[in-house]
Formats: sequence, structure tokens, C-alpha cells
Amino acid sequence: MKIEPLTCAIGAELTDVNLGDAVRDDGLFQEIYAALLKHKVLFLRDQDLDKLSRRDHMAFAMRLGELETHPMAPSHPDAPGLVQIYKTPDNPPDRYENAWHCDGTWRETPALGCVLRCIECPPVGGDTMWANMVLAYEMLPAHVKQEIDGLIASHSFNASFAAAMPQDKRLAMKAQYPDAEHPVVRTHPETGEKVLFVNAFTTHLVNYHNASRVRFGQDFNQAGSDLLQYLIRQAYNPEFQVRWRWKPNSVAIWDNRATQHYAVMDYAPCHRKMERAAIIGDKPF
Ligand SMILES: O=C(O)CCC(=O)C(=O)O
Ligand SMILES: [Fe+2]
Repeated sequence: MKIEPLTCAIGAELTDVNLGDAVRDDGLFQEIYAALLKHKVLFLRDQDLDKLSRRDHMAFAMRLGELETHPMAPSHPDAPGLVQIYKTPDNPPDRYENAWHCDGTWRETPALGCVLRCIECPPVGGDTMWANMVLAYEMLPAHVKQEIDGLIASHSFNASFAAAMPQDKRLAMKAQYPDAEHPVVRTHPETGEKVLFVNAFTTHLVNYHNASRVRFGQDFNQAGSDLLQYLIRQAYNPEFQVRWRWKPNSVAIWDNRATQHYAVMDYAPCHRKMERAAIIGDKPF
């Protein structure tokens, strides 16, 4: 297996390897996992269904942990647990993955990561981008790092994906997934790296207003929301990003604990079919 970095910031392509082999080969799996922790998102081409079956797609993901179910997206009929993200003329490209986000921060335990395969894609367009949120944290000015140390933020499903849902559905979702609170800076459980952990699902800073300091005499609510917006914007910096051009049978594996991503919706009225196994993560600290 060869590992070729795609940018200075994030992402590497794995070549000369079939992901299916890593289901049964521990050494290969460990090598891929080490590359994932280092590069944060890995890409592979030509992982056809006859080489990497749907069952093996799920089995590879299950080496990382238990599979997550999705409240809205349907599962594949032959592979329950594999979520279909199919954008077709009957299910036209909508506007819910084209926001910089970290998967499932509206849950108590956001996803550890995902394994996403492209089944069908438009001739051009429909790329996905990822951002390195460890680097985004590192590059913050020292006084901002100090200011956000110990801050907690609230995250809501309704803040992003559900904004366009009918109210009764939205309320049902809220009952099932009450808002979750997570540290603004989380520690990666395996690498120990600090990660800037706010995104499109983050609604407000929970304990900023209680800070016992006056900040330029400003209203704390406004200052807190300015600070949150500034932190959320860090993922938008191209210096922290990689952009991946899909082909059928390309696969991306991302560490959701250290990244955000954005699926570019620029391909209507073309089709795009993706299949995704998400892995349950732990509670951020
Ligand atoms: O379709 C994609 O490229 C990614 C969509 C997404 O946000 C996800 O699978 O979590
Ligand atoms: Fe996502």
C-alpha cells in the first residue's frame, strides 16, 4: 500500500490496496488506521462492488466500532446499516450536506468517522471537501485559545439539517434528540490533539455569558455569538482543506473527531449516489 498526501494540511490517497483485504488482515487494518489518525481523511479509487462488497464495506467500518443508524436517510435493502445518500431527479439535490459540519454533534456521542463510497456521480461537480480542525485550532491566536479554554457549546439537529423540515417533524426530532452540549475544544481520544469542535449544528456558547470578565464593555450575548461565528468560520479556510473529486467506486474514510466536511451541491439535475457507513463515537471531552 502506498500513502500519498494530497495537501499540506489534510488528506491522503491510498493506492495499491483493496479495502476488503483490511477486513481480514489485521496488519493492513492497523496501517490504514494509523494513516487515518495522521491524515484525517483517506481516499481510495476503484473499490468496485465485486472487490469491496457492501457487506465488506460495513465490515471494514465495524472494525472501527458499532454502526450508527440515521434518523432520516434510508438504509440499503441488502445491507441494513449502510445508509443511502441518493440524489436523483426524484430526490433532487437539496441543501443539507452543503454546510461545513461535523457529523452528529447534535448527538451525545457524535460519529467517530465514516466510510463513504460513490456508486454513481455526475460527470463534473458533486465534490466533497474536508477541513482539518486540529490545524484550525493550532492556528488560532494565543489569546483566542485562552478565551475558549473550558467553554461549552450547545448543538442542535434543528440548527442545520432540520431547518427546512415541517414543524411537527422538527419537534419529534427534538424530542428524540435533545440538544447536546460539547466542549468547544475537544481532545482527540487517540492522538491527544486538541480539536476546534464547533460547526453548523452549534447554536450557542453555554457558559460564555457567565464569564466573570467584562469584555470591552460589550454585551456578553453579542460577544459570545461573535466569538462562536468566528470559530465556526475557521473551517472555511482553504489552507485547512482538501477537495476530493469523486469517480464511481471511490471511497473516503474520515475521522469525524478531527475534521469537518462539506458536500458541494453544484450538479443538479444530475444524479449522485453514495453509500455510507457511520461509526458511533464516544462522548467528547
Ligand atoms: O455526500 C457526501 O459527499 C457527504 C455527505 C455527508 O455529509 C455525509 O455523508 O456525512
Ligand atoms: Fe456529513
